[in-house]
Amino acid sequence: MDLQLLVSTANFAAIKHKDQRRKDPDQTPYINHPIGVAEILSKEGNVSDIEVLQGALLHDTVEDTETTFEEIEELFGSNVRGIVAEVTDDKGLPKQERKRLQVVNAPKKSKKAKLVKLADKLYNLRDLNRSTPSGWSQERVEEYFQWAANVVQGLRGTNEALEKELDKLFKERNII
Ligand SMILES: Nc1nc2c(ncn2[C@@H]2O[C@H](COP(=O)(O)OP(=O)(O)O)[C@@H](OP(=O)(O)OP(=O)(O)O)[C@H]2O)c(=O)[nH]1
Ligand SMILES: [Mn+2]
Repeated sequence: MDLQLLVSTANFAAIKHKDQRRKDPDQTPYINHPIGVAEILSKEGNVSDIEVLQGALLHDTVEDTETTFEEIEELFGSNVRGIVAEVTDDKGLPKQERKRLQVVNAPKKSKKAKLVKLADKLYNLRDLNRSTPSGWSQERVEEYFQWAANVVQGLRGTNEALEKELDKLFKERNII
């Protein structure tokens, strides 16, 4: 039953993200990201809480597609909706403000939302090491690393393995 639910959640995310691509020069399908975030949690973070894994699969659906929180609640329940809501930026705000709020609000998030955020940052930072998004300067990449380190600072004490992997990346860039 749980397995079926997890597969349905992945399928829902795949349908929602179907026309979206990552910003890398290869234009990788966007769904690779939420699936990769869920895999980081399961494999590296040893997380088996299905709500967290569902939250990871769905974490960018409301922010980046036409998906509504109501839709997520109807299909997956209020707990999963809550996790997704906690990790969804308000796209109505200016970008700088959104970025600032992530840093300020990170420590206030629930443990489940913190897990999704840690894995999201880990995936995106590894992705930046793998390839530079189209149009990004090296300075912009450095700024993203610096900002991500500030967000992660507010998420600490949540999952040792994931925090250790993030620290490796920050050390390579001389951030910590
Ligand atoms: N590293 C990388 N990121 C890519 C790529 N394609 C899309 N992204 C997404 O871009 C976002 C980071 O880029 P920014 O310019 O800082 O943010 P913006 O898209 O909101 O404007 C991340 O969003 P997010 O997952 O919502 O996380 P967050 O950074 O907003 O916390 C990330 O998933 C790619 O090829 N490489
Ligand atoms: Mn994401």
